[in-house]
Amino acid sequence: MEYRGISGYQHGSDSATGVLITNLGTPDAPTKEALKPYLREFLMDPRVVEPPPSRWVWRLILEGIILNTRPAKSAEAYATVWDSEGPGSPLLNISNRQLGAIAERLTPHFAGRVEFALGMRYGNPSIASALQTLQDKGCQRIIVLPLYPQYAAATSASTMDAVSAELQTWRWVPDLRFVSHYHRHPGYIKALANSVLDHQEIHGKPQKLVMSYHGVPQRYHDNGDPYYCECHTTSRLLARELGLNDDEYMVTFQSLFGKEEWIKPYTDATMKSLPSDGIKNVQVICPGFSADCLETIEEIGEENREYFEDAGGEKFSFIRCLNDRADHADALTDVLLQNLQGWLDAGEDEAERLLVKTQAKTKGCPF
Ligand SMILES: C=CC1=C(C)c2cc3[nH]c(cc4nc(cc5[nH]c(cc1n2)c(C)c5CCC(=O)O)C(CCC(=O)O)=C4C)c(C)c3C=C
Ligand SMILES: [Fe+2]
Ligand SMILES: [Fe+2]
Repeated sequence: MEYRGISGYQHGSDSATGVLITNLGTPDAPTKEALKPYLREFLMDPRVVEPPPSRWVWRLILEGIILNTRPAKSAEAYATVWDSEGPGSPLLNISNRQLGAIAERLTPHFAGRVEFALGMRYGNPSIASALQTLQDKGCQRIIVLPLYPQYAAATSASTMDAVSAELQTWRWVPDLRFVSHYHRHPGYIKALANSVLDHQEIHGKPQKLVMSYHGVPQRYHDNGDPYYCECHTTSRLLARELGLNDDEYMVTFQSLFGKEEWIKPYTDATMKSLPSDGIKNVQVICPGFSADCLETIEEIGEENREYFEDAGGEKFSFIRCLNDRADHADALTDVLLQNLQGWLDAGEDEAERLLVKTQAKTKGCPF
């Protein structure tokens, strides 16, 4: 195998720092043709579906049943959220804006050169292509920030798998830093609280604030995944920031997939039962999603609203994700700065290296 080098690399060239922002990903279009390869890539990831009993049995179920039915259904849902601007996927459009806002804030902190790229774990732009862009720009130090506040093997670890799979093909592996979570970062908690207060300025206070997170199978939790606990930690910190009592908020889990038991309580079952418990005015926030996407706009904003209203609920509102809010970009920049210690002044190292290089040249070595 030929390992990938920096294109047109000149020995002794300056190096840069690369910031790679990632998220889950999205199909190229809201059509069943685009959904099929996207879902195949997603659902064949063993970090997402840890299959009992064998990978081959799962492949048969996936190819024989799921990929013949789900793409059309999912495409219909995606079509309801697709934007007319940019690539169309809300998740991708928002991620591009988040990248721009982070780049604007972070660049002034660097003495040397810093480059930015966005990569999606599934679909496009891929993590491999984003890493290659950074490599082509001469990045010999790369920090990866997946925009998943809470760690889950299905998301954070899967991203690390994709990063390391790409780096295995490189000749010169960069210095690498990986932020696996930021679920209790004060700036993140404060931005969530601000988003609730901004929303309540218009919609008033609810009887209950429902904090809905993407679920994972209960089995993953039983096997030691910290995701459930990190969701609860974020929730407790957010409730404390808002001054909420225990009975003024609750934590639920959404987006179930398949037939096995997932971590509970389920968001949809909760929405169906709250009105009969006398809770008829709720607001829903999704702190685990850094950007609005199918799972928030359609599943919470439409599907769960309907469950709640059909069960007798009177007032339901959905608090948008942090997206490209300025306080969110500030928080993410701070997460990066905390994890970039020692690299921020890399430009000065470069200057020193150049000096050494000049001296070394006289001895016939380009470094
Ligand atoms: C076993 C299946 C799944 C697990 C485990 C899972 C975990 C998980 N997912 C997110 C975030 C997102 N998921 C999104 C979509 C989505 N998720 C699954 C399945 C599992 N997710 C499917 C099949 C889909 C596709 C949509 C569909 O067909 O219903 C998205 C939205 C993407 C978009 O483009 O809008 C996000 C974001 C997290 C955080 C997580 C574990 C913690
Ligand atoms: Fe998911
Ligand atoms: Fe969903």
